[in-house]
Amino acid sequence: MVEEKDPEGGLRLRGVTVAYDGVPALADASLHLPAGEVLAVLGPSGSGKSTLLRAVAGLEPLTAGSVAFDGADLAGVPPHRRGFALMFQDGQLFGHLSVGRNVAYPLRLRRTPRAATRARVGELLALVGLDGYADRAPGTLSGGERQRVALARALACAPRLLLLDEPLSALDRALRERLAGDLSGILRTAGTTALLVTHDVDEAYAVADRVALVRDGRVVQEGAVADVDAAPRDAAVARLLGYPHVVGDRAVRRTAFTLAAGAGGACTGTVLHARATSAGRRLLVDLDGVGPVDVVPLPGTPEPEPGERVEVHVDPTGTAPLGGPGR
Ligand SMILES: Nc1ncnc2c1ncn2[C@@H]1O[C@H](COP(=O)(O)OP(=O)(O)OP(=O)(O)O)[C@@H](O)[C@H]1O
Repeated sequence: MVEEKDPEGGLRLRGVTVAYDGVPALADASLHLPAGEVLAVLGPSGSGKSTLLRAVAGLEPLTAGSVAFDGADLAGVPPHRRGFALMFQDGQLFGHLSVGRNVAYPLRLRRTPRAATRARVGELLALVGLDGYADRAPGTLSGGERQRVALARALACAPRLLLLDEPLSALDRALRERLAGDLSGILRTAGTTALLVTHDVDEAYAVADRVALVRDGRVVQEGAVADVDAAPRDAAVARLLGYPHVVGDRAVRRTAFTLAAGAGGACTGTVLHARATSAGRRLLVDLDGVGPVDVVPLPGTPEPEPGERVEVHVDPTGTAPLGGPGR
């Protein structure tokens, strides 16, 4: 039998508005994060993602709406009484404390007995893959290691909700990709309900079960990652999800265009030039009615010259219909 989740369990925002000096940075935001799941809040810079997270944490007063957890309204509950933990882009470790003492810090604040603290710190360091690091000084760690320590510290008191604000954005791409996978595993193992703010779709997809898209202070689409990815609401949402192009009524990924062998391509265009990319050689083609797109050339055939008219095939697996439900 499939267990039914309490529909009011987890985090629920209803019509949340936050204004700075009378100007709303977040307007009428509603979303639901079921207990035990991870929700990515994805949006461009300045769209209101951090404001949303701060409103949930209780760090910004609401102009309108409500934030509730497990069905209980949090109005009037100060940040430190919400049972939430926060982690930022720069993990903000205490430089003068060892790794072990950083992780133990929230436990000591709660006067956890020494032996229990030691055991918990060992467990948390193992969880984040830093067994044996307890005596290291934060200054001797790599950026990725520091973020793991910050994560262990955030999880120390088993928060009922973990709020992550761009936790990986300070790291380089390769490390970010690896840590996103690790973060997903750690959150699943710990069974933590988490809200992750990010502007990176790959990070959102690697870590989260659900995604909420924020634009101009509004939650414009929300749902399970697979559902949202399969049907972005409009071209702007599609762009955030890694579909930079629109052909007809479909959003198209950068990688979906290939040169058609002979006639019969879905689109026509004019070759601008050929260029090397990290994914291999590409033709930049000015697609009629669409604009410049990267096209995979046909192996083993002469490359068309700039100015030549070509037919281009669109791989349907790299496309999605626009017009999905909002929220
Ligand atoms: N304390 C503040 N006072 C005034 N305006 C603010 C304040 N904090 C944020 N804003 C404004 O509110 C809007 C949303 O900011 P917010 O930080 O929530 O965006 P964001 O999506 O998290 O952006 P980024 O990805 O760049 O961090 C922006 O226009 C920002 O300038």
